[in-house]
Amino acid sequence: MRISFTKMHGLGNDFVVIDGQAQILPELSPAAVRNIADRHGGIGCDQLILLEASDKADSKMRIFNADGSEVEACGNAARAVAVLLGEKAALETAGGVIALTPAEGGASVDMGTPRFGWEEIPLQMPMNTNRMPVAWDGLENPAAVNVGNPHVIFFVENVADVPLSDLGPQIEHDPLFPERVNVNVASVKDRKTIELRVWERGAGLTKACGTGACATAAAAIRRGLTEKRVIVHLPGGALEIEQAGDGRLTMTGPATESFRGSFEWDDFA
Ligand SMILES: N[C@@H](CCC[C@H](N)C(=O)O)C(=O)O
Repeated sequence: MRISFTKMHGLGNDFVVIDGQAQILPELSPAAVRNIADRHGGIGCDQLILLEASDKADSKMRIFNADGSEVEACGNAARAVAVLLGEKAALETAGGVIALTPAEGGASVDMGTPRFGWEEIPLQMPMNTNRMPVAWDGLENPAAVNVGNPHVIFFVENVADVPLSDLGPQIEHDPLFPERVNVNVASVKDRKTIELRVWERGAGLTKACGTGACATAAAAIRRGLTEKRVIVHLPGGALEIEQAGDGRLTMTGPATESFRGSFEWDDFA
């Protein structure tokens, strides 16, 4: 059985997007996702995105990390899906329904309202999520935010100095985070500008993370470090994040189709 896909990326965070409404697919096992996402022998991607029919919205986006885990939210993939759909749409995700508005070369996405309750992140125990009394090798007092998926954010002087490929996996798997966590290191450059690097849960270091940018902006605004409209610079490029008076976050940035292809299901199942 041949499966058609579209390879896309948002600021270098790349996806294999499979339209499950246009073709009949076998059930995707975690092993099949890992094989497809494998950069040596598979197609290669940070996340596999599966589009399905929705009874709540125009379409449903299921998100699988490269390690095979299915997760709730992906900001960059939401912009990629907006570009694919080509018109305003409501998109169901496991993290909630989000509104997509395609724009020249990308999209704006209403990412909903950030949640700060310790049990909403979730954390293993009650804690002040604005400044958590914890530390890992010099990284200390992070903030925690759920923007559909869980994030921890460390504000540091210089993001390039943080050994994120060592500390990221350690923090991602710390028992403090029962559902694991996306690990963000951020430096506030001025009241409108943040620099960010992200170790993604289930995918490792990526060139950009849309939900990471939203969570980091929400944490910076909550601490009074920035204005409510900020530009977040990631290794792959920049995103604009704006928080409205009702708390909702809008993310705006590019998304690009790389190529279309197909693969034999049995090669990866
Ligand atoms: N790349 C994403 C986030 C993908 C999911 C994340 N790794 C998780 O496990 O929650 C983005 O652009 O937001």
